[in-house]
Amino acid sequence: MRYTGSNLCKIHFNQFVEKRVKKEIREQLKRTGRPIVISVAISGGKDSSVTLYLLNKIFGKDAKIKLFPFTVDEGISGYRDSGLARARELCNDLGLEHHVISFSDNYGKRLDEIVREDIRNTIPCSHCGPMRRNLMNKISRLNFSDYVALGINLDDYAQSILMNVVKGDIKRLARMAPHDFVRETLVPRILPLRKIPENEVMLYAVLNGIKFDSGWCPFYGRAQRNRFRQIIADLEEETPGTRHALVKFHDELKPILSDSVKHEELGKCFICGSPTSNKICAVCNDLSEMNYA
Ligand SMILES: Nc1ncnc2c1ncn2[C@@H]1O[C@H](COP(=O)(O)OP(=O)(O)OP(=O)(O)O)[C@@H](O)[C@H]1O
Repeated sequence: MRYTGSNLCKIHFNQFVEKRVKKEIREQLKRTGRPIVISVAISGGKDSSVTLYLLNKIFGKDAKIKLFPFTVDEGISGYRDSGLARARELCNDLGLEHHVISFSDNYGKRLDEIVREDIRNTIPCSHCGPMRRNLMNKISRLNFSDYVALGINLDDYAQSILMNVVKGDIKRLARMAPHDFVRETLVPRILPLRKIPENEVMLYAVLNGIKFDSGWCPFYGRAQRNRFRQIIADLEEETPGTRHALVKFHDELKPILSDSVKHEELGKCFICGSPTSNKICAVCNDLSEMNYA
C-alpha cells in the first residue's frame, strides 16, 4: 500500500479492510435502537458484491438489522445477465433473498431500446443514471428501507468530488452521499467502501472467494467519468494519498457547505410521484422527450 508504506499478509490485509469498513459504517449509520432495514444495491460487480459480503459479515447475526439485496435490470444485452447471475449466486451463498427491479417493467423499454431509438444520440449513461437511481429509490422505499448501501469505492468517490469541483457544482458537492439527513421521499445512501481503494476491493474479493462479474458495460466508453478516472489515477501515481486527501477535503467542506447551501425542497413528480425539486422528475422528462422525438 503505497499511501501507507505498508506490506500486509492476507490475514492482516483482511483485518485492515474490515476495520476501516466497520468504522465507516459506524459513522454513516445512525442506530437508534429500533430495527433497521438496509437495501443493498448489487450490480454483480466486485464493489457491490464486497459491500454485501461485508455488511452480511458484520450484521448477519444482528437481529435488529435486515439486509435487502436487489439488482436493477437495465436491459443491457451481453452485460447485465451475467451480473444478475453473479448477484443471485452471491445472495444464495449468503442465504439472502435476491430481488430484481427492471427498466422494462417500469419504463416499458430496455436500455438497449432506449439507446437505439434515441435520435439525439445522447450519452447512454445520461438516460441510464437517473433511471437506475430512480428505481433504486423506488424498491428501497417499497420495502421501507432506512438506508440504501452502494458499492462506491475510494477511486469512484474521489472522481465524483473532483468532477463536481471542476463543474463548479456546489449543490451536488453538498448533497453527495453518505447522507446524514433524511428527506421524506428519498432513502439516504450509505457508502461502506468509500475509503477503500478499488484495487484493495478487488484483492479482498479474490482473497475471500467472493463471486463477482468482471464484464464491462458496452456503453462504458462514452461515460464522462472516464476522463476523471485517468486524472485521479495519474495524481495518485505521482503523489500517493491524493484520493484520501480529496475525501478528507470534502468531509471537512461538507458541514460548511450544508450551512450555506440550502438543500432544495423535494416535492413529488407530477407524473410518477418520485422525489424531485421540479414539477416533473428527470426520468419522466427524459421519457416524454423520447416520445416526442
Ligand atoms: N444494475 C444495478 N443494480 C443495482 N445496483 C447497481 C446497479 N448498477 C450500479 N449499482 C450500484 O451503484 C454502484 C455504483 O455503480 P457502478 O456503475 O460504479 O457499478 P459497477 O461498476 O457496475 O459495479 P460495482 O460497483 O459493483 O463493481 C454499485 O456499486 C452498486 O451499488
